[in-house]
Amino acid sequence: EDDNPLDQLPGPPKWPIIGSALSFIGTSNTDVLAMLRDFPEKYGYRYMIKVFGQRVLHIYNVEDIEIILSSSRNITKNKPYLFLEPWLGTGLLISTGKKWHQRRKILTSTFHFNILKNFSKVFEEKSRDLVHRLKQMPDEVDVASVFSDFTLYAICETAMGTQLDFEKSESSVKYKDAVQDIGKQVSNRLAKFWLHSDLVFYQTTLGKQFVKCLKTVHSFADSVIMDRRKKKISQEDFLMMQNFDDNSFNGTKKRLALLDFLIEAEKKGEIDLEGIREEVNTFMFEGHDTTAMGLVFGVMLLADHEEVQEKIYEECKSIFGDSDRTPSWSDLTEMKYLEATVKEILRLYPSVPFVGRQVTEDFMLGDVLVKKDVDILIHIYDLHRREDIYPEAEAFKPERFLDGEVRHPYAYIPFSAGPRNCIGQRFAMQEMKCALSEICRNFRLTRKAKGVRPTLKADIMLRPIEPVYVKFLQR
Ligand code: HEM
Repeated sequence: EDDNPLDQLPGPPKWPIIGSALSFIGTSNTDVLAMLRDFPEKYGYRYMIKVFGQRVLHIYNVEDIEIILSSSRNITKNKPYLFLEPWLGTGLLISTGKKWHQRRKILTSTFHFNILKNFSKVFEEKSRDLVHRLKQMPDEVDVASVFSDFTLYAICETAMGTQLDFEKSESSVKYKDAVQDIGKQVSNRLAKFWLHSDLVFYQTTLGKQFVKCLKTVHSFADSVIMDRRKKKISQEDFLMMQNFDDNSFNGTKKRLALLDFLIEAEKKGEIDLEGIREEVNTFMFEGHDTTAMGLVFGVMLLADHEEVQEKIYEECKSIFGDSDRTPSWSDLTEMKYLEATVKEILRLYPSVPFVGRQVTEDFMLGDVLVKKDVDILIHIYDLHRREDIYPEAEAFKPERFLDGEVRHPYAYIPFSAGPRNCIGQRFAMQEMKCALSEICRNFRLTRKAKGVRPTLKADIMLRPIEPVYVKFLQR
C-alpha cells in the first residue's frame, strides 16, 4: 500500500484492504450520522477514515475549513454528487475546472442585486398564497409538503418563468411530482451502498422509477426552454426589464427569469443549449429542497419558542403598522431580528449538512500534507454545534447573531464559503424571510410535540426522519 502522511492521523481502527469498513457494516443512514457525531470526541476535530483504499479526511476545525474552502484550486466535488449527474448534468453544482469558472461568471452576473429584487416579487406572491393555504388548514399540518410546494413554485417561476401553481396541465403536475420524487430516490440510493453501482441500481425498481422521473423532468424543462427561446425578447425590452424597479413595472406580469439570461448568454455564444438545460435543472434542484427544509425546521423551532415569534411579530408591526401589504425587498432588509432568526435556524439545521471535495492537487493543511485523490468531508452540522464556538449550542437563540457572538467567518457556513459558496444565498435568505414574516404576521404557531427535536438523517440534505407537524392558529 502507498505511503500517506494522513495515515498517521487518528481515526477508527483500520484493517488491511477493507480499512474501517467493519465499523460501518449494517449501520443505517441515521446510525452513521450518530456514529460520526461520536468520532470527534474519540479522535479530535481532524481524523481520517479509510474504506477499501479510499481515504476520507473529516474536518471540523475552523482553521482547516478556511484553508480548504478559501482555496481556488481544490474545487472538485467528491463522489456522492455524481448520483445527481443524470439529472443535473455537469451544471454549476457539479462541474469543475474551466467549465465551472465560465458558468460561475455568467450566473453570478445573472444573480446580481437588481435581478434579485425582481425575483422578490415572486416571493411576495407565493407567500401570500402560502398564508391563504395555511388558513384553510385548522389542524396540525405536515409542514414538509406545504413548504416543498411553496419553494418549488417560487424557484420554477424565477428560474424558468413558469407558474406551476396556476398551470394545471398534466405535464406540469407530472413535473412537480417527478422533481419531488427524484430527490427522495437519490437520497434513498445514497443511504444503501449496494445501490451505488450503476449496474445494480438501474436493475432495481428504484432505479427504473428514477429513469422514468428523469424523462419527465427533462422533457418538461426542455419544452419550457424551447418555448422561451422562440419568444425572442427584444434587446430593448430585455434591458428595461433588467433594470426593473418596483415603480416602473407595477402591475405587469412581464418578468425576466433566470432562463432569459441564459438565452441571452447563448446569443453571445457563452453557453449552448445543453448548458442551459444543465443550469435550469441545477437551479431547480438546489433552489427548492434546501429552502424547504430550512422552513420545515424553522417553523418547528418557532412553534417551540413563542418569545421569538412575538419578537418577529413586533418587528413586523413596527415596519408595517396597520397595513397588510406584503413585504417588499427593502422591508425584508429592515427585518434584522428575523434575519438573525433565520441564521440561527440554519445554524442548528443547515440544510446541507456536509460538503465534500476530492483533492486534485497536493496541499498543506497546517502541518499535514494532504495528497491528491483524498476525499474531504467538512462537517457543517457538527461545526455549528461546537460548544466552544456556540455556548449552549443546542439552544435556539437568535440573539447570538445580533450580539456579534459569532465572529469567525468560517465558524458559520450554512452556505459554504469561498469561491464555491452558494450562489443562491441571498435569494434563499430573502425567500425564507418573506415566508416566515408573513407566517408570523398572520399566525401563532404551536405543536403537540413541543420541544421534541426530531431524529435526523443526512444524505445530501438534512431531514427529519418523522414528519414535523405544526399548528397555525390565526392571529
Ligand atoms: C437555505 C437554503 C440553501 C442552503 C442551506 C444552501 C447551501 C448550499 C451549500 C452548502 C452549497 C455548497 C455545496 C458544495 O460545496 O458542494 C451550495 C451551492 C449551491 N447552491 Fe445553495 N443553498 C441554499 C439555497 C439555494 C438556492 C435558493 C439556490 C438557487 C436559487 C441555490 C443554488 C446553489 C448553486 C447553484 C450552488 C452551486 C454553486 C457552485 O458550485 O458554484 N442554493 N448551496
